Amino acid sequence: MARYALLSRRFAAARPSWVKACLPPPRTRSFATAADQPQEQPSSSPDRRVKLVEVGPRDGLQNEKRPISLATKLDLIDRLAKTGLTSIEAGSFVSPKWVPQMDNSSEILQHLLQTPPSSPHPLTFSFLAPNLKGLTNAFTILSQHPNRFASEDAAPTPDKPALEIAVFAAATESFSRKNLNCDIATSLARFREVIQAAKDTHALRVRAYISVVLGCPFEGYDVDPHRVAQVATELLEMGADEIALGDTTGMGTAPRTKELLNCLSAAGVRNEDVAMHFHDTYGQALVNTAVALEHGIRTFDCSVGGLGGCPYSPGATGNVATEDVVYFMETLGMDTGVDLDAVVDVGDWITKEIGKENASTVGKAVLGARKRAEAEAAGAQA
Ligand SMILES: CC(C)(COP(=O)([O-])OP(=O)([O-])OC[C@H]1O[C@@H](n2cnc3c(N)ncnc32)[C@H](O)[C@@H]1OP(=O)([O-])[O-])[C@@H](O)C(=O)NCCC(=O)NCCSC(=O)C[C@@](C)(O)CC(=O)[O-]
Repeated sequence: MARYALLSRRFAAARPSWVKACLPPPRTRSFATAADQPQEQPSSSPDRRVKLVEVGPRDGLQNEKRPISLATKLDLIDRLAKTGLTSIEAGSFVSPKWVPQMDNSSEILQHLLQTPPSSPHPLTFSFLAPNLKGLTNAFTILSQHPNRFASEDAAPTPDKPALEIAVFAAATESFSRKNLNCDIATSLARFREVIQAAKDTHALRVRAYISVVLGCPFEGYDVDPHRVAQVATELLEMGADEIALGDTTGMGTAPRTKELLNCLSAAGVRNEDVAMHFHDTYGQALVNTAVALEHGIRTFDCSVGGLGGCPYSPGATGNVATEDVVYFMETLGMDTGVDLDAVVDVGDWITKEIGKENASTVGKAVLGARKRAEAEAAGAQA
């Protein structure tokens, strides 16, 4: 927390020269260079390592109108945990009147603590909590299983997952009111309480989303990157461990992604504390991912089968598909640790299970190639 103490005050003082301050950050080694010279860098090289946060079970499903059974949600998490994904957003402690699909998040958390999915890797599960009421609901389950999860200062193990709480702010007042029924200042005051309680009571890591950073369904394209940086620095000062920048509407473009990230760097926000959360509504998610990667960001959210869409962002479609991000990263020589074939299978299964079109281009291509190979093999045998 001390790392970001008073950053927002210094940042506010520097505001008049803000535009001039948006200089590109010092370049670290680019992903393109790393891909060109694979023999020089082992696959575990920190520069090539990318963390994917799978948000399918929460962001992917929250907007589905038909009820999805608890069994299907748990099955989805279980299958995802076997693909090499290590960080999974599993539910949301919000008001069931607002988001009914997330109503069984307590049962999900309970199940994950009692029977963690078998995985070769230690897992982290994340749950949204917009206020103390949501956090208290999560704590009720945690206090029943005090030794079943790893806190912030202990490494998770395969049978003791780490837990993370996520708060979610907005970069525009209109979106904040639609999503949280309050203005940004009020939401930040609530998040301060949530972050403090999450850390003080159970030493939990906290992720903080900022929605509509590259376009708002109510205020349009021109979201002020300076405002995003201000909200980000406030959340970091409160003790948030990571800022997830949400392109909720998918309106982000490559130049504006670059501008936004330059603004955050100039405000003193470190790349290692930033995650990108792209939606693919306008087909720009992978382009924007490349821009963020080039900037030095190494954490990206994605959703299997391209599931998703925010209930309070009319017209926004799914998150960028996990399959597409894994494939894209592999073509760049980056290391996600995720088995593409396995995640394609999960995307195929969950989209059929809930009766949605598979929105992953890569998923569909891999499934098509498999079918053709099977038909050729059958033809050769006949
Ligand atoms: C924040 C509130 C609760 C305020 O909602 P409110 O109506 O202003 O709150 P309230 O304090 O007046 O309470 C109203 C009722 O809700 C209950 N309540 C109050 N809080 C909770 C809670 N935590 N859990 C369960 N129940 C709760 C409370 O007890 C009361 O119940 P009643 O007395 O009427 O029976 C509401 O606006 C809400 O739940 N909003 C959630 C919206 C949401 O989940 N949006 C989607 C997630 S964000 C997202 O998807 C974007 C992201 C993160 O993916 C990134 C991106 O793409 O941008």
